[in-house]
Amino acid sequence: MTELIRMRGVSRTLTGQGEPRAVLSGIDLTIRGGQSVAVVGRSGSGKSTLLSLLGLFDRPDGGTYLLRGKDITHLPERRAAALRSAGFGFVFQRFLLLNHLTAAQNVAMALVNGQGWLTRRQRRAKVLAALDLVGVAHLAGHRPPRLSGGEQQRVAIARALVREPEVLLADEPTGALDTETGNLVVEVLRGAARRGCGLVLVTHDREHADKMDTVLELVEGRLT
Ligand SMILES: Nc1ncnc2c1ncn2[C@@H]1O[C@H](COP(=O)(O)OP(=O)(O)OP(=O)(O)O)[C@@H](O)[C@H]1O
Repeated sequence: MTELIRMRGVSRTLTGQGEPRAVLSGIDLTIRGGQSVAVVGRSGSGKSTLLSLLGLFDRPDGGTYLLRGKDITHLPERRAAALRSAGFGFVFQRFLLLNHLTAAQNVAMALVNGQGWLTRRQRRAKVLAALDLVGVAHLAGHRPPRLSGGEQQRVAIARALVREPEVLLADEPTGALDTETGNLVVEVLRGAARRGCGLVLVTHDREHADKMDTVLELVEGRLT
């Protein structure tokens, strides 16, 4: 499997109102295409901070971050934004769908920026294919308020997958769902990894974590 992500010795210190705090230190992480990785850890252990670094929403203070062998540790924001939308898909606990748009229109929103060369027909085909991958193509014309939580999250995953990202980053995607629906969503995410995505799943749910290829635990900012 191709190596997608390699972090070595990554650290991040955050300064809020109080003293600077070393939130992450000595993070070594390798993720390959098709590999699913769960990140677990107590509240405050640094999971979201790690996802922010992986998704280029934030930069490390120390160490290196390579994507496909290219050093992106200190990428300027303009290039980071381009890479974020081309290479990464994001799924959050809150589905963040627009209620006045249909499921298909919500997914199509992800194709608006940077993919302007697509014809309407191509765009439609991509949207339906993404909805189909997560098993909700039949709901393409429905607006989010008419969908269940699990269906909404699957639309949100379709939105993350429609650009065919190399890496899918999911932050507590089952946090707002009941167990059965959560299991379904985890299966959908695993499916994305099986098709070649690198998947990072941050979760509090040990059962969901154990379904991934690799489980990493963050303890006080260090991976074990
Ligand atoms: N700007 C900041 N300045 C100082 N400390 C911060 C700042 N932002 C976050 N922190 C601290 O960094 C630690 C890690 O936060 P992070 O959100 O990454 O944890 P987490 O493992 O995702 O937690 P949770 O499971 O509750 O979401 C927490 O103790 C948090 O209070």
